Amino acid sequence: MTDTASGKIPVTVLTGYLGAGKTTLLNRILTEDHGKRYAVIVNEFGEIGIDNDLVVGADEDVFEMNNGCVCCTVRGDLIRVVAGLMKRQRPGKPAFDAIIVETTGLADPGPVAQTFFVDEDVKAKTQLDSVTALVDAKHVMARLDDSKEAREQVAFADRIILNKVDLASDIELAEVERRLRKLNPLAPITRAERADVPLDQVLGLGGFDLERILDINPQFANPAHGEEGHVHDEHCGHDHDHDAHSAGPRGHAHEDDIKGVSLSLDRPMDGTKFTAWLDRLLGEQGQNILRAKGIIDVAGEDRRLVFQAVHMILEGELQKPWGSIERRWSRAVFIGRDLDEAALTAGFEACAA
Ligand SMILES: Nc1nc2c(ncn2[C@@H]2O[C@H](COP(=O)(O)OP(=O)(O)OP(=O)(O)O)[C@@H](O)[C@H]2O)c(=O)[nH]1
Repeated sequence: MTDTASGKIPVTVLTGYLGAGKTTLLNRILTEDHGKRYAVIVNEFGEIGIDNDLVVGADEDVFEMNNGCVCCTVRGDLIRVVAGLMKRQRPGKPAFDAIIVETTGLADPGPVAQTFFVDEDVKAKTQLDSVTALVDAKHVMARLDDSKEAREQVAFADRIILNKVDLASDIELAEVERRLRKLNPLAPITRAERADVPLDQVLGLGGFDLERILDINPQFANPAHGEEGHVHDEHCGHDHDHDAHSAGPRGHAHEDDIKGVSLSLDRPMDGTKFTAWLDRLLGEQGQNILRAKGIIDVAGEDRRLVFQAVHMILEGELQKPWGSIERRWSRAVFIGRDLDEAALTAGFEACAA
């Protein structure tokens, strides 16, 4: 898989709005029988690690970059993580066949992709293979209306996976495709359910088209904001208020009316109470809840309860058992508009067993 011509390690960036199916695709890649070794970098929105635990596969190959503003923090983090990865070795070959970066659903993928062009060390050892955008067939139209990031993710992609086709009619799918085409006339669109695309449509594409990206953003290869040689202008991708970094528990989101609320509890929870609370909450506030997920320690249950929601669509299942020396605790993150943090915290804690 290593790009033999250049000897560089290919990098695939997965983008797509909150809940579009990035982790589902990632897990598909990691579980398929391909004999390859992938390093996975997860960039999570939220201060408690949940995504990391939802990615299958060997823990030591999953690297987490925590929240922060994409243009300011993440690029530095990404450079550090990639540089660290490059130092690892397998006899006679690089430690990994490829690197996969899953970006947060609220990110513009531009700055992440840029990293692979502006940092000399990273540039010398890696090659951006492609940017793949996952799109949620049911919710994407509303997001394209109200979210600049959602539009950027589509515009930027080399390939688009129209996921969750089971939740939309053929007419709706055709409409979505027309809209995606307008934003991005070139990227092939593949329909998928549970991100079931053949892996050769995602990995090893050699598809990143710098020329096309320079059309969208002429400053793409400009050194990073804050770095030597950076030309600070309207193209540098941080048209938000940097003073807002000090605001709120996790700085700011690019879409500043959206916030994340992280909840945790060190006592076991009553499974019935918790499920009833979550159902009610999503029923009443599902419009505003863009994304929710969590790992719950249910009293009397050896397995962890994992739940996920995108608006009102909720999935939950009992997954692997807690390890014998593992810390058992419940954690959840809600991302949305007009979230009442105090009420969420109180509701969550009231589900204690
Ligand atoms: N019905 C349906 N649900 C899906 C499909 N693909 C994924 N899901 C579900 O959608 C939810 C979100 O999927 P994820 O893969 O976690 O999405 P994500 O893009 O990684 O989410 P964030 O990392 O939070 O932005 C999960 O509950 C998935 O099980 C699909 O094709 N159909």
